[in-house]
Amino acid sequence: MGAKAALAGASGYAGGEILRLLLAHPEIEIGTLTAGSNAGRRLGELQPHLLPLADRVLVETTAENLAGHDVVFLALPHGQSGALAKQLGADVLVVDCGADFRLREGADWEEFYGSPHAGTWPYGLPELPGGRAALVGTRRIAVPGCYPTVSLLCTVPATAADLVEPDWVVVAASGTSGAGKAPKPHLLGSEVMGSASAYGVGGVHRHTPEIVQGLRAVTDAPVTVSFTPTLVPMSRGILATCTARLRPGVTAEAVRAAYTAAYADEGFVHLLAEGQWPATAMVYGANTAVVQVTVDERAGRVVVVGAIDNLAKGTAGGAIQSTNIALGLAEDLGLSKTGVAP
Ligand SMILES: NC(=O)C1=CN([C@@H]2O[C@H](COP(=O)(O)OP(=O)(O)OC[C@H]3O[C@@H](n4cnc5c(N)ncnc54)[C@H](OP(=O)(O)O)[C@@H]3O)[C@@H](O)[C@H]2O)C=CC1
Ligand SMILES: CC(=O)N[C@@H](CCC(=O)OP(=O)(O)O)C(=O)O
Repeated sequence: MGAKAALAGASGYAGGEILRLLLAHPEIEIGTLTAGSNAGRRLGELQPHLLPLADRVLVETTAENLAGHDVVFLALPHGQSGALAKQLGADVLVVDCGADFRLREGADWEEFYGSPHAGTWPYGLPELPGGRAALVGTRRIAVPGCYPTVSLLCTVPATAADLVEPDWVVVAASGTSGAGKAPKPHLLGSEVMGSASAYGVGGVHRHTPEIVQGLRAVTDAPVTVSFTPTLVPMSRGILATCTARLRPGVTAEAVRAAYTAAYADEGFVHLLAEGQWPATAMVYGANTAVVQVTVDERAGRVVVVGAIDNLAKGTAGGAIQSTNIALGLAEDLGLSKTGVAP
């Protein structure tokens, strides 16, 4: 084993998925596991699917308990990582699954999260232009949000190639695990089963500035994003539909060529064969994003659809992929490219 990792937030959904993936990782050993209200309990009571770790006891989330590891994964609610991260050594690789260090503009953070900005770390989406280079050797990684992961994978190629007006409409459906494990009335089975609902409508969802930030990095034109999340009755998965107006004279062939070029060498982003459309079931449990693109000639718009597993490529898988790059390991260690079906 090359590196030893601690995990803060081991009782949650993102933490549970990090542990599931680390159990199959040949170069990372699982060290201390921490929680909040569940500190003191056996992991087997909280994450019963993680049988090899069932007798591990969760400890309190403190910098002292997380010390002595090569890697520290933080899978805590927003706003909980900032102060803790500052107490961790500069030589330790700290990988934050929360939002605290994703945004470059302090004003964006304050507007959408309503607290002081903790700072900005390298963004853990290797498939973005320059994304991989930013992660090599880093000791701090901000793991992207689940919606921004799939939205940026869908929108960046056409934007970077200047094929569209960078004024995107993104509507994305998420399963309920995206909202975390803490009980909330709107996530009760009786509220969610048999119903799909919109929320965070009208440009107020906190992932809007994160998507805009990713697009601004690839174009000098002014960027706008109208993002609408929806909640659908499934546990995992996000299906994002992204559309933008084509620039005059741009052909469907040019659009497809841009996506083919962007992802031809990417192991975890798969441009589907023409005519085949993404479904969340294709990527259940896999660190893969599936993408399809076409041109709606009558509307003069490009339509890009992408699917990810929010807990895999959308959080834990993406975190481990970026960790592998930072540690100089093969990028795909511990990660699956194939989904579970049916
Ligand atoms: N779920 C998803 O699809 C995605 C999640 N993320 C991000 O990952 C992070 C974790 O999300 P998720 O796993 O879904 O959330 P959960 O609610 O499932 O888990 C939260 C974890 O944080 C712990 N915790 C909560 N409050 C405190 C505290 N005050 N001090 C110490 N520990 C605390 C909880 O411990 P306890 O159980 O003991 O209370 C639990 O282990 C969030 O920032 C989220 O935004 C990112 C992308 C996707
Ligand atoms: C369904 C659902 O509620 N999803 C969450 C997104 C969770 C996520 O991945 O993003 P963060 O890491 O930024 O929390 C939401 O809309 O707030």
